[in-house]
Amino acid sequence: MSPPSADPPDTGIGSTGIRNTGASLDLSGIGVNFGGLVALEDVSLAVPAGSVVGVIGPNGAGKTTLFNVVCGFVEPSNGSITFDGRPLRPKPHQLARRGIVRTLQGVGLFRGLSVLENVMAGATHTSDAGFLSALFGLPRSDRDERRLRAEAVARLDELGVADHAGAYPETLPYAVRKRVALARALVARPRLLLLDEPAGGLSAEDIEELAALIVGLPARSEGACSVMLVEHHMDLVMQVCTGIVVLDFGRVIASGTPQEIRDNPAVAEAYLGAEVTS
Ligand SMILES: Nc1ncnc2c1ncn2[C@@H]1O[C@H](COP(=O)(O)OP(=O)(O)OP(=O)(O)O)[C@@H](O)[C@H]1O
Repeated sequence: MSPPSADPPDTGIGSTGIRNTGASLDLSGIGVNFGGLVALEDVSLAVPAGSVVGVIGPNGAGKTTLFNVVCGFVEPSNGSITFDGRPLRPKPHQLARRGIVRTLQGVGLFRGLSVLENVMAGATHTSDAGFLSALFGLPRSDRDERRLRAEAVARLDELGVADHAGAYPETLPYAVRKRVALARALVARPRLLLLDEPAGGLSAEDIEELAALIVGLPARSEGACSVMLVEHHMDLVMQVCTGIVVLDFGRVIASGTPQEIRDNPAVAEAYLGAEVTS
């Protein structure tokens, strides 16, 4: 019996096969309550196509909750989301198909799958037969699997970790695993990439390399994507972001360019202090 037909993935790839631009995201008046706790209140922000927007704020400010709203893990009580000019009611299992991909704090790779298999697993929504079918060698999966494999190798190569394709993640240094996780995100062909603390646990040198990579994401020839970045590492945020939104106690207290945020006394007072003003 044939598998049920699915809509083609909304990858944003034109007939040339080249992605033209990242997608825009607009949040308007987002509110989230957990019982009596107001986690987000009237949060509005824009991630223009081709931009890298940082969301910063002290612990508990609501950054993760905001990501969870965009991913559909948390349903807001108020507000609306627009993705690429169209209303979005995010559902976690449909996100990648819509072009939204999130990396996790830490690495979140599967144990027991090789690096290559982990990265291939990131692209199942672009596959006709699906990665599981490919794993089990089901009919009609060979061509798909070859394509997935080639894409995964290309992304590992782009991230400089193709030499580790056959290794198991748990045997690799943390910085390499972070790159593999990023390769897995990129193989999904995101048009909006949500990066959740990508610099966590990395050395200064690794962060420098990560910064160069993030800056290049909106102009990748293999597929441009806009970026929304939650990160505590202020040097990275200031270096890579075209715009920054500052949350405090679930509200937007400032937004602007890195320089504007650096010079904003309310931001310094709320949380950044000497880190930004130095
Ligand atoms: N599932 C939940 N149930 C109840 N309260 C929650 C839940 N998730 C988050 N919160 C609360 O909502 C507020 C915002 O939390 P959130 O994790 O979004 O902040 P954050 O800015 O990501 O913090 P951090 O920088 O420490 O990760 C906090 O007060 C937190 O305790």
